[in-house]
Amino acid sequence: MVVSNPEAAGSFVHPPVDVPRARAAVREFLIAIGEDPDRDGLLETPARVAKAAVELYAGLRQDPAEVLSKTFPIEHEELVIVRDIPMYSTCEHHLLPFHGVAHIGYIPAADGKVTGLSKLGRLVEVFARRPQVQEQITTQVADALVTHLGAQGVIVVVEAEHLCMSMRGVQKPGSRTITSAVRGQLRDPATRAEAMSLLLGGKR
Ligand SMILES: Nc1nc2c(ncn2[C@@H]2O[C@H](COP(=O)(O)OP(=O)(O)OP(=O)(O)O)[C@@H](O)[C@H]2O)c(=O)[nH]1
Ligand SMILES: [Zn+2]
Repeated sequence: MVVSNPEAAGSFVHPPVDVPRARAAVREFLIAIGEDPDRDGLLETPARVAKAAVELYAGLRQDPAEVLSKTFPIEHEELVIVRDIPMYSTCEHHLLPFHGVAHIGYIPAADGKVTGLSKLGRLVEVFARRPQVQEQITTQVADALVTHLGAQGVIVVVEAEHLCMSMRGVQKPGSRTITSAVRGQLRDPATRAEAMSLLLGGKR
């Protein structure tokens, strides 16, 4: 395992997916649930699942520092907000999806370093495309903006539905989990309240 930036949570870069091993594991799992992996419909399933895993867990092999490495010198020490960023992740407890939106606001560094807006979406992908819990995605996105962009303030809100709560277990479809992380200047109650109202923009 290569450790690219041990100080920032979630910056470990993992080895590639072992596709043959993943295929064998899926075949074994199908047998374990009482299926016949050799029936027509399932013949290609282990290969498909292994291929999907490369995509679904791609964030394990991405470095947030790299995503945020390109910046622009823009004189703007005020809040920048990108909201309603679609997010799909996988819960690390059941390996079932959870999905929703992320809203990100940050106050750029005093030296006026801002990132391209698309990079905020890419940052969400880096942390969402891993076996995860929602709280951790939220804090990792916030911490990455402080660590790698030098943001003076950060607010991240994630709203998601967890299929492990909808299609199994407690079976509460439609329930949404909301998590937030606030850093630096945005911890000030008045600034935070203003950011939160912009972030959620008349939603509630
Ligand atoms: N805090 C947190 N919990 C999550 C997340 N995703 C899933 N969970 C919860 O993880 C918990 C795992 O609970 P356990 O009691 O160990 O597992 P379980 O028996 O499958 O739990 P049930 O879902 O209640 O049937 C459940 O309460 C899930 O709702 C997440 O992102 N954050
Ligand atoms: Zn779960």
